[in-house]
Amino acid sequence: MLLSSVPTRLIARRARSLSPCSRVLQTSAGGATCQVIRDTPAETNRNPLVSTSRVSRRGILAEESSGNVNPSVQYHHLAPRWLSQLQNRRSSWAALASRGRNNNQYWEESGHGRGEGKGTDGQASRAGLASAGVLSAAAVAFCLRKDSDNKGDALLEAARTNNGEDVVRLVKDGVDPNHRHRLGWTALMVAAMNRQHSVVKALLEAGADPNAGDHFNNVYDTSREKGIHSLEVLVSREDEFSSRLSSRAGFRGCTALHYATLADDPRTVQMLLEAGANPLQTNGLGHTPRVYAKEGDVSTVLQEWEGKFQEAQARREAEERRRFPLERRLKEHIIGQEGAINTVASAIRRKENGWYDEEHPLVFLFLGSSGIGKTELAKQVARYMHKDVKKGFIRMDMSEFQEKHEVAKFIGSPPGYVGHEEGGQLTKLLKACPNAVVLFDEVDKAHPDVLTIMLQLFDEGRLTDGKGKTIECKDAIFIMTSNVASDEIAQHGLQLRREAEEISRRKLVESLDDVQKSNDIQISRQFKESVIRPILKAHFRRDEFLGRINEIVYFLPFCHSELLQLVSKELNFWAKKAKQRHGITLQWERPVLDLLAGGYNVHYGARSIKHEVERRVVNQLAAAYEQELLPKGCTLRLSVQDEEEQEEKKSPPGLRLQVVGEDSSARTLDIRPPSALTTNVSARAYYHQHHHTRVTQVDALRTQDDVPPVLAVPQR
Ligand SMILES: Nc1ncnc2c1ncn2[C@@H]1O[C@H](COP(=O)(O)OP(=O)(O)OP(=O)(O)O)[C@@H](O)[C@H]1O
Repeated sequence: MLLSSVPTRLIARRARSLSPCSRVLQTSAGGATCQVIRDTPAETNRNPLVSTSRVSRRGILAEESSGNVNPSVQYHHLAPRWLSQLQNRRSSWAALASRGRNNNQYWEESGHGRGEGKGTDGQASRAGLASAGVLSAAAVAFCLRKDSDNKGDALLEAARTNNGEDVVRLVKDGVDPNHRHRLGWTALMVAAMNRQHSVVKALLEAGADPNAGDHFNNVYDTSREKGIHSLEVLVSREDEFSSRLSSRAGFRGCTALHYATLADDPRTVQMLLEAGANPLQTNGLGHTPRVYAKEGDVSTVLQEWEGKFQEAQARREAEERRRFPLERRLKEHIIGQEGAINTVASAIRRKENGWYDEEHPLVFLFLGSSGIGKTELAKQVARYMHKDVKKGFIRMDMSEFQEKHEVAKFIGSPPGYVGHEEGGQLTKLLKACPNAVVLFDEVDKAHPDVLTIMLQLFDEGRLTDGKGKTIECKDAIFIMTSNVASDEIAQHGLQLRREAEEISRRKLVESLDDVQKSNDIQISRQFKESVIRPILKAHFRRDEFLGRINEIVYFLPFCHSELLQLVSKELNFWAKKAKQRHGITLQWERPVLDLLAGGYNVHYGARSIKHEVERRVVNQLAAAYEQELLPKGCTLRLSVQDEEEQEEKKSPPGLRLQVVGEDSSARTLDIRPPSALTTNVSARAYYHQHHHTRVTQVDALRTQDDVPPVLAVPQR
């Protein structure tokens, strides 16, 4: 790298700052000892806008440059890992320097370039200066790591130096306007921070993304993440981004708009907003740009645009809801349960469109047997409302609040009681997200005192915690689940299905459409009032509690076509795993779905299907894999045994597992159940030719000692 291409200002700064060089320079050039500048260690300023970084940098650097100080004392405020990194870096610099000294190539080239003589006298007299020059040049070359051919970096440099023409030229040459510095920022952020208006304009016109977030966090984190010494990071951030920012504050996720606000530059702020910058976008700390605005123009402009943006966002969301209704979204994840999905979606639609009572939160009670999709529906509602934000879904297992004293665990203990400082489980989570979707699982198990608190919550839309603080949560959605009356609901559901099937059969001759509709069975009002309500009343013993529930949602047992979908979903899950983990392709035929659907148990719902697939398919796969019968990359086909096979085995219809070879030939794998492995002729695997014409015993007879441990049947 040519030294002449490096600005003198930078050379001077690097030579001054980079530790080994600065020490050599100081000692050889005059023997003067650097004065150690002691920084106040308790530098606690977290304000992103300046000022501590230079001081701390000076502190670190000056301490480094003090030659006669024990290194462990020198870097007393650096973590041991940084210390060792810095020492490694020192060794590299030393090696580089000695190479330079031995070959003197660097000096010769640069010296020659400047027309300096190489006479013996001159060499001798300049020995100290020469080594200093070599060292500073080597250090600059090593640390800057500038690649002049790198057009992306040239764009960043042009943005920093307000060279609009270069920016336009580089972008025309094909440089990505969103190119990032190796430490994470973009040219638009540099220009916004440094108030380079013409560059901001040029970059925005070239398509730079005003909503891109910075990957740089702070000097210390970035240095750790990238494995670069903190001094290098600090120098790069100050020289190539801005020296006005703190080295310790967090900048991850900051957009150009955050930086323009920090620079208090209304013109750039306006340009960015007009180009589509989102004033509501938060950085890694959850702050919008306005949080960093001083009172004045910038703050006013941001506030005004926030309002506009919120309106536009609401319009977009409404349009999105029209195009892709909630029912359809929920049906993508929930099989069947049309009635439940429609009830929940309608209530949420009322809320989203302003047709609701804003004084009270929305409260649902989900009823039905186990494993039928109650929790899954609650999760999907939370996902829809809060777009995968974790704190938007709160799940409370109410069986943990069965005792009177457990009320304290729920909302926190009053002052003077144990655990007062910890706060309550619900209140802590609600405080973090007052409009969350809150699931109270197995609500029937909760103590009556806990129900009283829930009643206050549903009725007033607010909750007072043990410390006396009130949390407003009128915008939250509360979903309670219970298995109370689940047998009655299941029996009624099955009865309705039988009736619907009967009607369908009669109508089949008339119209096929009616058969489809008959799946959409409805629980009658009379059943709800005369059967379910008395059971609920007997259980919860409070009319006002039941009265505060907006919708009681009924989950019904699955019909055959829904069971087939559940089996397919489960097989697809395992097929994906087989592919990812073992490179095995799993295929199946339609009769397999019917066979596995037979494992449905109305009391365990979808869980019984999961278990059936694990028992009949996954266990076989695991056993075959353990016995090394599944070559990597093979294709496995699942089918149902034919009558001949059933007769041969004297067993009800089972599954046949075939390995399909590369030549499309299929061989049947007959894997004995783990229990059969305990006989002395155990662990046999037979390969049948495709049509059972030939049987080859591939697994030698094993003795008892060879028997692998019995495979555990996975249970959920
Ligand atoms: N209708 C459904 N569609 C898709 N998957 C389902 C459905 N019902 C249940 N499942 C799956 O079965 C498992 C159990 O379901 P879920 O937790 O929703 O049951 P639940 O009705 O809340 O039962 P419990 O009362 O025992 O908590 C989940 O993995 C879920 O994905």
